[in-house]
Amino acid sequence: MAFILDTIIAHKQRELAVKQQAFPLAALQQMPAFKRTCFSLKQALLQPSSSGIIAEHKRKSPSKGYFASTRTLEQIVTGYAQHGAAALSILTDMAFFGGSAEDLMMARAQVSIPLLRKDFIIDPYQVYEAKALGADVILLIAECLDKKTIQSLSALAHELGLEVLMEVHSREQIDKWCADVDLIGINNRDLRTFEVHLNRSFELVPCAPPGTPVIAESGIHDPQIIASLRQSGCKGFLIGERFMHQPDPVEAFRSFIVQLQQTATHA
Ligand SMILES: O=P(O)(O)OC[C@@H](O)[C@@H](O)c1c[nH]c2ccccc12
Repeated sequence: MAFILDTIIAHKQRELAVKQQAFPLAALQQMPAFKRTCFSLKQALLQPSSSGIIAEHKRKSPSKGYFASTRTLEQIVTGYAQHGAAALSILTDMAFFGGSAEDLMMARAQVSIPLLRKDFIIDPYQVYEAKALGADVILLIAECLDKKTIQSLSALAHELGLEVLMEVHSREQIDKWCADVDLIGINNRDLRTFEVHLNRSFELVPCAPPGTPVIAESGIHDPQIIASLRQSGCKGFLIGERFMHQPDPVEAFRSFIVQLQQTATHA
């Protein structure tokens, strides 16, 4: 059986071919958000007062199916921002995560904090699209890109004023790809097997170049773990399911933040 990541990328290539025909690059460049000045996620995470939490809007996942939330995207993103999220991650992949370009546009219309476009970016078209939809940061996943593509997609992102979050799974990938990225994401979930190992963030954060904020991604359920991750050097914490699998993700987020503050006070 093919690994899910390979299936996702093959599907993305087909989807892109259709999209580029239907909505050419010139049309993206005409969209109002294309000209906006982006917010900096790097700067946001380096603020000492930042919660560091990047709360993710995710409708479903390949391993868990649809999440049960009864709230609308607008309610969720507004609530997350109001209760102290440092930034938001918006899944735009439709086939495997149930998101859409509209999700990102709707989020942009609601909040004034950095937005990460969470998708499987393999082509320059998607970088232009991220800017046109109102994103501030794009995700590049080391696991599914080669060196030349990473370099050219990063250069284009920077030209458009976007930041790049480089997602890695190993020390080798940090050494190879992360010398001059804006942000490093350590995914605790193996995108090939879906296994989650929180240890990965603890192990890899010391390998990151100094000055580049590191974000621990996936499988974070306990506010206590954030204090330890922070102590080991992580500046950001990307959290999706912990909130999205609750009927009311905003209330789940709010009480998580309260617990986080209590943990910090007692530390
Ligand atoms: O829902 P979780 O376990 O809190 O994880 C969020 C986020 O890290 C995860 O959705 C993710 C990390 N990297 C990705 C790449 C593509 C799709 C999804 C992801």
